[in-house]
Amino acid sequence: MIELKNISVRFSGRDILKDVSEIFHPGEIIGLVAPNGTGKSTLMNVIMNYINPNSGKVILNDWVEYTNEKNEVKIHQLVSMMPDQSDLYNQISGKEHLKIYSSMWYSNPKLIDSTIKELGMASYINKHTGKYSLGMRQRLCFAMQIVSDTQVMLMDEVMNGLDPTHVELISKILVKKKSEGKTIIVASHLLENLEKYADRIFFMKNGELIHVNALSPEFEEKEITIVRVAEVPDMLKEKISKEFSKISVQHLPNGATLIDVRGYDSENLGNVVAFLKENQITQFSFGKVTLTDLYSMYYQEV
Ligand SMILES: Nc1ncnc2c1ncn2[C@@H]1O[C@H](COP(=O)(O)OP(=O)(O)OP(=O)(O)O)[C@@H](O)[C@H]1O
Repeated sequence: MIELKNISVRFSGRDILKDVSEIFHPGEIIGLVAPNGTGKSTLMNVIMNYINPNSGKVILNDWVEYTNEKNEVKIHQLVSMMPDQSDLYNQISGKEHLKIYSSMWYSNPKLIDSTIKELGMASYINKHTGKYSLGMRQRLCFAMQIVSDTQVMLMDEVMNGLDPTHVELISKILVKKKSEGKTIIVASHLLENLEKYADRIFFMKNGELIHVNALSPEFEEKEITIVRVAEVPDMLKEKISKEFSKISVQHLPNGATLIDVRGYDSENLGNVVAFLKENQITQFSFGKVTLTDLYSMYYQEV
């Protein structure tokens, strides 16, 4: 378990983190979402003690804090940050990297071979990493963290440069690690993917961490809550609202229009569909509010 207690970080007079307090538990995947330059990496750097916050502290398992070097070593045995591709040594093999990480964290050496197999790296793991493609390097970075086997794992853009098959594969491994009791914190811009496996997702804005469920209670609902229509003219938006008094229509900055049909039964939904068709709108889908919708609403991207 890792606790952030009243963490504040200011850079050049700007609040990057403002009195952030949160607890991340064993067996959960936390998603961090925000536009570039908001503070996701800063938060991870504070957790690693690479950045000293202006105020506040990080507490591990209720008792260890970054109060001295001995504690820092203790915490870094339990909390790791996924290495960056620029941390790889081009002149040694992927396997050597895994061995180094395994011995640095005193983890079970059997994890090396099982991770190579799980990530399908056998064909190239003995080659120098200088010969790896972007996706191969990224898989190796992920494998290095898996091999370190720490209790808390921080991953900044773990899916960077991976093809869809490997995004799926790594997502599955994350879920498996979570079931082993790891606390995994992932910063990602792949919203549809993150939504599939994250237990709690936080947006960051103006230095604050906001749990997305607090933004939209219907986000968690399983039933149909919206009809999604590709751009609807303003005039029609008014017409819909007039025709169906209970309905609210929202244009998103990403061009989609959401028609909120919460509480409508199938007969009324049929009327909405008929109305759309009468007005030459034939492309629409039913669903629930997605993380991508919420992101668009919250950050008002154009
Ligand atoms: N050491 C530093 N000194 C001064 N400013 C910094 C420092 N580190 C980060 N910043 C600034 O803090 C802000 C947040 O940066 P951060 O790297 O945490 O964003 P991020 O959300 O991780 O972005 P990205 O999605 O691009 O990775 C940015 O404006 C950045 O320029």
